[in-house]
Amino acid sequence: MNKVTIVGSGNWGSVAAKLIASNTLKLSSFHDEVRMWVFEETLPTGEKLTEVINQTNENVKYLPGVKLGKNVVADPDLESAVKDANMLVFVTPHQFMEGICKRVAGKIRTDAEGISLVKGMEVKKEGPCMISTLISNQLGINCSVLMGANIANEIAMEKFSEATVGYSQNKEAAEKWVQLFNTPYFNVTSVQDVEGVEMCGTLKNIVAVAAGFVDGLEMGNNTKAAIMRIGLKEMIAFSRLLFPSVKDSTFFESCGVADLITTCMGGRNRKVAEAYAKNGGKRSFEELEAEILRGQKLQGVLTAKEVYEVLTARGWVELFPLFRAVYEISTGVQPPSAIVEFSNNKPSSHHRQSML
Ligand SMILES: NC(=O)c1ccc[n+]([C@@H]2O[C@H](COP(=O)([O-])OP(=O)(O)OC[C@H]3O[C@@H](n4cnc5c(N)ncnc54)[C@H](O)[C@@H]3O)[C@@H](O)[C@H]2O)c1
Ligand SMILES: O=P(O)(O)OC[C@H](O)CO
Repeated sequence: MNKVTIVGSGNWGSVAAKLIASNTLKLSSFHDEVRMWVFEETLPTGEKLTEVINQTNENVKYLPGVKLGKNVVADPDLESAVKDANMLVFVTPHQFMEGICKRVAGKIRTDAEGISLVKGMEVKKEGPCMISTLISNQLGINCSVLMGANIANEIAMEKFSEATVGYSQNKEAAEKWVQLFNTPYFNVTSVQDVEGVEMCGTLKNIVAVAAGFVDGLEMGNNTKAAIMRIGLKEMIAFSRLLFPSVKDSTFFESCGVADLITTCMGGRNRKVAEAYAKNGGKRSFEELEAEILRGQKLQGVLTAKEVYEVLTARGWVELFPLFRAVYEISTGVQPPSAIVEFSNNKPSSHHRQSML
């Protein structure tokens, strides 16, 4: 019998819990109970978040007003939450994943399988490391990914959307993940391209920040569409340079162009970047993130920095003018208006064509 634990309980983590909990009740090969590790915090009322989730069946801080399912059990103890599960779902902001893996290593079942819903990457001395690779390497388990056009609050309201599971070898495990997540309003398919799927989910956050700058400067729909088109080309080029095996078709799945569109229209990265541009870059992203998202985390600004480190280390900066502009604007080196002034840095069309 399969036992599921969710590592993470933010906005998307809570919606993932709701999706999964509705399915474990229906599928006889899964234990009904879904354990959810919660990074414990004290609410303004003085109560612990975990206790409130278990009493009300609601994550009052990160997904207020939505019942998770009575079979979701919030657990503030990471080691106890993971120890009995053979299916581990990782869904925290990417900057916390390395620390979590260190705490969990050696404390999980040897037959466990993982899936990462985390959009982001780590950059180490040896080079970039995708979060699914971090999980696989540190925990010694197979790890698939699930990415897609998935603004969590909309899925919580059971509005139809799609998602893509990416796997490398183990199709059987991927199908089990599809079964666990798929619902009538959440349509999941799988593709054998774990790197392509994860790169899409990671890199779209940089383009979402660019789209937010465009919105903040009130530049209009044509400019935003141009930024999305250029961003998609850079996403494809960067993914291929890092992982030549990435498939073209992956960019046409939910994890690719669909996620890029939704995130540039309605995501949190877009929203905070819009506020940054409206304030002329005078208020920091940290300050705006705390004020606007109230505990939820941005991934795009950090990812722009991480990708920029890779670009400089490999001598690729000139090939990615949009990624560079997002990094330079978000670190205050350039004003927000530089988001459409990067054409001088563009490589020649000949060079660019050979890359793309
Ligand atoms: N929210 C969405 O719409 C959405 C959709 C798809 C994918 N994602 C991705 O899912 C991942 C998780 O995002 P989310 O929306 O669930 O989270 P979130 O941004 O809503 O919440 C932040 C979470 O981080 C936790 N946290 C804070 N400090 C921590 C620490 N030191 N260690 C561990 N955890 C800590 C908080 O308790 C909270 O659960 C991200 O990579 C995000 O890009 C989000
Ligand atoms: O709100 P964002 O910008 O973190 O994006 C949310 C999801 O990744 C969209 O699929």
